[in-house]
Amino acid sequence: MKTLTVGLGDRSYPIYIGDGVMTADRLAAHIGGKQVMIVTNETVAPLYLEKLIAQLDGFEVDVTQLHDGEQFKTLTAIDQVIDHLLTQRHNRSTTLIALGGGVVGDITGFAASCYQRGVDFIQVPTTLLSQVDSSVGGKTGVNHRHGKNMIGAFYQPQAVLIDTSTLQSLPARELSAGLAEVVKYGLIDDPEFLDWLEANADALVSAEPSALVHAIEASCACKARVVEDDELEQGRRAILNLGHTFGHAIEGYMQYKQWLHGEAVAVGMVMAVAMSVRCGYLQPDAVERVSNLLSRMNLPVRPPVAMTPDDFMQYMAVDKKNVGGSLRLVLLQAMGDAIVTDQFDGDALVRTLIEYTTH
Ligand SMILES: NC(=O)c1ccc[n+]([C@@H]2O[C@H](COP(=O)([O-])OP(=O)(O)OC[C@H]3O[C@@H](n4cnc5c(N)ncnc54)[C@H](O)[C@@H]3O)[C@@H](O)[C@H]2O)c1
Ligand SMILES: O=C(O)C(=O)C[C@@H](O)[C@H](O)[C@H](O)COP(=O)(O)O
Ligand SMILES: [Zn+2]
Repeated sequence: MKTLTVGLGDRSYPIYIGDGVMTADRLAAHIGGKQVMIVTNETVAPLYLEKLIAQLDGFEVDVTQLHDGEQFKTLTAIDQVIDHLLTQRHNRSTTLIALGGGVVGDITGFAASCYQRGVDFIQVPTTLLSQVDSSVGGKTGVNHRHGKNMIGAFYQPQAVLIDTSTLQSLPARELSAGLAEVVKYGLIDDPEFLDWLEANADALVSAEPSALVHAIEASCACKARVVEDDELEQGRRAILNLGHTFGHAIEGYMQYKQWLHGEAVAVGMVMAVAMSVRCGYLQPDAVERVSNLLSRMNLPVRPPVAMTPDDFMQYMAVDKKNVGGSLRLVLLQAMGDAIVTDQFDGDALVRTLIEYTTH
């Protein structure tokens, strides 16, 4: 087992990574009161709920089960969790536990941030994507029909328990979606990790445990570093958004159905790399290098066929990184070195959107 720390002063917390880290002692160490509410969904509950409850002997345990799917990451789900907390008389010393993927984690964290002005929560992520990204760093929230993650809060968990054995039941397509965010870390901050990913792509796609554990540890370490530097995304943290400006537009356009977040981010990263080439930062072969790696991970590298440049612009116009009406993009000034900038040629953006929407 490996333990990393997200160092945020008196709100620092551990990330436990390993097979079987979900133990009674470890959970109890991060639960302040007697009451616990597990938030999970209809897919994960039959797989892991009993296992988790078995580790919570001595606590009063309630469960809220959400519908499964990105399209349910809305204020309605927050209302459901809060309704359950109130009807079951949970007070300010209760602890919420998010058992599931990023959707469950984002909803649970946001509910925790606002229930009675804030209660503790623990992340128990069960998808690769949630283990390498969403469970760490305290971005919580839900979608709005006008845009992705438009309602939310920065609110850090007490602990993150990454039980890597849960990946055994994860569908291959979801594993690939998680790998997109793993590749992101290589691209934004760690060229050696990017080389390692290229050398180990096949092992990762075939879910080889040692390769996955290395990828999870490296990803969490990278995310922790960035979050420690800029918890509230005043600047550098936005590099974690590489590919998301385009990716969120794809998810919104698809009404949060059919395309997975990681798949949309994969396409978005290719488009961001293409933009970086057009801006003169990267050599043209960078696009092929990134596309090849993502394709080997069974990820898409082009947007949905029917999308137009205007469709992209409609969603990009409400991106949270925008300042004073200007779009800001995460670009690569070198492989493994991201910047956040509004200093790019508008024509380069238009040409990139046209290139990726022409079939
Ligand atoms: N807060 C953040 O910093 C952050 C970072 C990245 C992504 N996100 C958000 O995370 C969400 C995507 O997360 P995700 O990819 O985990 O999707 P998800 O939560 O929808 O989970 C994917 C699917 O896998 C199922 N599942 C979960 N664990 C399983 C397991 N062990 N075995 C079998 N099936 C399992 C889920 O029920 C779901 O059907 C998006 O909403 C995205 O915006 C947030
Ligand atoms: O933690 C962050 O910061 C990220 O941007 C991580 C992203 O992978 C994640 O998808 C996040 O939810 C995006 O947040 P948003 O603020 O761009 O909506
Ligand atoms: Zn993401």
